Amino acid sequence: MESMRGILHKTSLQEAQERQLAGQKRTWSTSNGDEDRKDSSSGSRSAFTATTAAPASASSQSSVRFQNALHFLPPSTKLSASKIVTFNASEGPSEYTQRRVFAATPSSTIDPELDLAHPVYNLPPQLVNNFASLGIKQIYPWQKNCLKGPGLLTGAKNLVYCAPTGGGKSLVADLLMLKRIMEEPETKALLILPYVALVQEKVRWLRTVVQGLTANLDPEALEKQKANSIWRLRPDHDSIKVIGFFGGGKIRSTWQDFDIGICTLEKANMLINTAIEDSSISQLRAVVLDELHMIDDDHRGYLLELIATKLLSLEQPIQIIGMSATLPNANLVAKWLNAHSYETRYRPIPIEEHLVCEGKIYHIGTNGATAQRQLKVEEISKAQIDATRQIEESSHKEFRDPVLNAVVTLAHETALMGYGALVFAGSRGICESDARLISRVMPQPHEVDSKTMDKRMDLLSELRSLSTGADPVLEETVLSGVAFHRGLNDLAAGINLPARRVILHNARMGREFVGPSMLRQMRGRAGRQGKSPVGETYLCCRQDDLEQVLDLMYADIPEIASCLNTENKRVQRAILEVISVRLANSHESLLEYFSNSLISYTHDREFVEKCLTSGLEEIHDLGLIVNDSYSSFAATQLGKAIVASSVDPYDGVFIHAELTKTLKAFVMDGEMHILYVFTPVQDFGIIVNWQVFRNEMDALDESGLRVLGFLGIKPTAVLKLAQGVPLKENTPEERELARVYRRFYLALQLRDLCNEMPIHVVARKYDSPRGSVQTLAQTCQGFAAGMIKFCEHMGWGIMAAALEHFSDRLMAGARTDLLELAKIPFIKSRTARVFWENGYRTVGAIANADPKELVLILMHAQPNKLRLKGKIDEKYEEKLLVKANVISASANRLWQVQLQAEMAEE
Ligand SMILES: Nc1ncnc2c1ncn2[C@@H]1O[C@H](COP(=O)(O)OP(=O)(O)OP(=O)(O)O)[C@@H](O)[C@H]1O
Repeated sequence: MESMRGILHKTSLQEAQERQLAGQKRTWSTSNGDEDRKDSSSGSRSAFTATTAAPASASSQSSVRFQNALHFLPPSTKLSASKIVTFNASEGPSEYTQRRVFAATPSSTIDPELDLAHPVYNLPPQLVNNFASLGIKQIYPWQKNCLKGPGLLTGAKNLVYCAPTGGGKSLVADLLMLKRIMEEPETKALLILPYVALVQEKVRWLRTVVQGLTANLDPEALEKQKANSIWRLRPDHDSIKVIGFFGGGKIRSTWQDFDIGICTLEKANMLINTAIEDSSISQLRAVVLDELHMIDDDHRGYLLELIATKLLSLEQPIQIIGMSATLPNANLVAKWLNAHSYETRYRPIPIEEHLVCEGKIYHIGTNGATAQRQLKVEEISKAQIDATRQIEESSHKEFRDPVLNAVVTLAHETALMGYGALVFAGSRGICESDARLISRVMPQPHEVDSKTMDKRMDLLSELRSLSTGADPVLEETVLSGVAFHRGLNDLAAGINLPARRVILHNARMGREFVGPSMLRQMRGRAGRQGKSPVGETYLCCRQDDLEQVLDLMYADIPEIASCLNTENKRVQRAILEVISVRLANSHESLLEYFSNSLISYTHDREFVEKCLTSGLEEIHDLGLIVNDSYSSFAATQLGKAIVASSVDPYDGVFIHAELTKTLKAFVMDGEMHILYVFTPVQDFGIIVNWQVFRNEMDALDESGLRVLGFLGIKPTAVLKLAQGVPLKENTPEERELARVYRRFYLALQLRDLCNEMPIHVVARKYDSPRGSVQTLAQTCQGFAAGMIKFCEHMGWGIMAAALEHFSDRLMAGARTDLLELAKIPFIKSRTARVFWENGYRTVGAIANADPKELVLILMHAQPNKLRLKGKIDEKYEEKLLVKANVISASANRLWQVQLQAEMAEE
C-alpha cells in the first residue's frame, strides 16, 4: 500500500495518466477493454436474473486473475433444458397465450382530446412533436381523464393517482410539471424517485422530452442576468435545464442551475432544506413524488413523508403530484396531500399470469390474479384443475429440483424464441447459480450469430474494463446471453427492461416470502409498451409452499401508513430537522407542523403528541436542541451539523464523540485515520471475522497501530477475539467500543477498495457479504461529504479543510474514477484534469450532465483561445457541442454498464 507521502507528491490524476501511458494493466483485471465504445447491449436473446442483496457465501472462484481471451468459453459442460408438453392443443409451445386481438385503444379520431395538440392541454407544438418522436402520438383515455381532473392543468390542485405498472403514469406527471415551469416564469420543479438508476433513466428521458423547448424567463430577470454576465448569454440560456442529483459526493449543481431537478429522496430532502434556509424555495412550483407507496418503507420512507410535510407547510403554491402502482388507500393519501385522487386499472399490455408447481403450468388469469377466481391448494394438489402445460423432468442431476428446472426451462424457452426473460431469485447465491445454470442450457457461443456474439463480447470487455473488474460469474455467463443484477428494488421499481416474461424463483426475499406489493411490482415488469407488446409471468414454487404462495397471490395490498415513530428514531430526526431549518420552534408550532404529516392521518392525536413530547425530550437530552425561557426551541451547533450532514441524530452523537477524539490526535502520517473518519457509521449488518482482523492488524505499519491506540482498540483484545472470546456488549461503553471495532474493520475494507481491489475480492478477503462491501463502496463518498459538512458546521475549519483535501485523493474510487474518465472520448490529459477540477469526477457525473454544461468545461480546457477572442465564437461553440454530445453519449453508455454491474446506490 502506498504511504500518504507518496500520494501527496503525486496526484491521482498524474498517477492514472502515467499508468495509462505505460500501458500498465490493473492487477485485478487482465483486460484493458476495447477502446472503441460500441453498443453495449447484449443482443436480443437474453435471460436476466435479479435478486435481493441477501448475504451469501463468497464466490467459489479463488483466483483474481482471469483469462484474457474474449473467446473465453464457460468451463462447465453444456446441459439441455427440459421439454414442455402442451395439454391444450390450441396453445402451441411457441405461441404466447395473449397474442390475440385486443379491443383497440380508442384513437384521437374518435376522441380529439386524446391528441396532445388539443387546445385543452395548451402545450407548445415542439413538446407535442417531441413526445410523438418518442412514440407517444396520443394519450390513453385514462391519461386524458386524469389530466382533466379539477384544477390540475392550471396547477391549482394537487394530484394523487394510481395506475398499474407500465400503465403510463409518468406521462401525466411529466406534462403537469412541464406545464408549470413553462407557463410560470422563473419557476422550478423537482421530480423525486427512490433509486439512482431510476433518476438516471428519467434524466435521459426528460432531456429528450424538453429538447428545443424554452423556459419561461422573466424579462426583468433576464435583463439583470445579461447585465451581470461577463459572457454574452449563451444561445441556450433559456432552454429547460434538467439536472440529476444522486449518489455520493457534494451537490455540485445548485438550485440556480436547473429548471427541473431529478433527485433521490436523500438529495431532494437536502436540496429542499437548503432552499428553505436561503429562501430560494419560493421558486419551487411543482414536485413529483414517484413511487409514493415508498412512504411505507422502513428505511427511507420517512424521507418522502418529511419532504411532503415540508412542502405542505410552506405558504406558497406548490403543485404536488404523487403516483404509485400500489396504493390501496390512495384516498387517504390524497386527503393528506390535499389532492385530487384518480385511479385506473388500465394496462396497455395485458399480462398473462401463471403458477408453476411440480412442473405443471397453470394459467391463473390476466392482469393480476386478484381479479380471477381464487385457486385452492387442493385443486392443484389433487389435480382437480387442468394444467395447460407440463415441464418434463430433467435427466440432469443439476435440475433435479422441479422449481429450478422450471425456471431454467422457461427462461430458455423465452430466449430461444428471441425474447428477453427476467428471473427474480430470492438470494444472491440463487441468483448467481440460476444465471450459471441458465447459461449452460443456452446456445453456446459458436451456435450464435456473429453479430450478437460481437455485442456480447463488447459488453464483456466493457465489464472487464470497469474499475471493479468483471464479476467472475458474469465472466461465465455473459457470452451465453445471461446476466444478473444483485438488488431487486430498482429493477422491480420500474427500470424499463424489455422483458417479455417474468419468472419468479420461489417468490422469496432471503428466507421470507416477498410482500404482495413487491410481488405485484415484480410481475408488472413483464411486457412494456414500446419494448415488448406482450407480457407473461410464471411464479414457480414448491408443493410445500403452495398454500403460502396462493395466499400471497390473492392477498390484498396492505394499506400504507406513516413510518414516523420514536422507536425507529425517525420522529427525532424529523423534529430536529424542522427546528434546524426553522419551520417550527415551539411545542405548538411543532404540533401544527406534524398535523400536516401523514402520521396525523394514520395515527390518533394522542400517539402523535406522545411521539412529539418524547422525541423532543430525547433530542434535547442528546444536546441537539436548547429551549429558552419562552419555550422556543433552537438547534444547537451539533444539531445543525447533524441535519446538514444528513446523519441520524444518534449516529451524529457517536460521530461527534469520535471526531472530538480525532481533533486531539489526528494521525497524519498514514492513511488509516482518514479512512476511519470516512467510514460510514451505519450498521451494514457486518460480522467481523476476528482472525482476518488480527491478520490485518499485524500487517499495519507503525502509524496504523498508533491509530488503533487512539481509537481505543487494544491489540491484545483483538488477539483474544481471534481465539474465539466473544466481544462484550453489555454496558453502553462496551457497545460504543464494539462499534469502533466494527467501524475499523470496515475502514480496512475501505482502504483496500481505495487501492482498487475489486468488490468481490474485498468481500472474500474479509469474509463479508458482497452486498455489504458494495454498500460501503457506494455510500462512503456521500458519507465523507457529510463529514466535511459536519466539521464545517461545528466550526472545525481546519479539520474540514484537511478532510476535503484528502477526500479528493484518498476517497474510494478517486483513482479508479480518473481511469474511468479517461475512457471517455476527448477526455484525456489536460481535459480530464479540467473536468476533474470542475467537479466532474465520475463517469456518472458526466453522463448526468447536460451536454451544454459540458461545453463550458471544454471551453475552460482551452482558455487562451477564448480570452484572445473575448467572446464566444458561435461556430466554435457548435463544434464543442458536437464533442460534448459524443462525450455525453459515451459516458451514458459506460454509466449504464456500471449500473448494470451494480454500481447503483441503495
Ligand atoms: N399514451 C402513450 N402512448 C404510447 N406510449 C406510452 C403512452 N404513455 C406512456 N407510454 C409508454 O409506456 C411505457 C410505460 O410508461 P411508464 O413508464 O410511464 O409506466 P408507469 O405507469 O410509470 O410504470 P411503472 O409503475 O413501472 O413506473 C413507457 O415506455 C412510456 O413511454
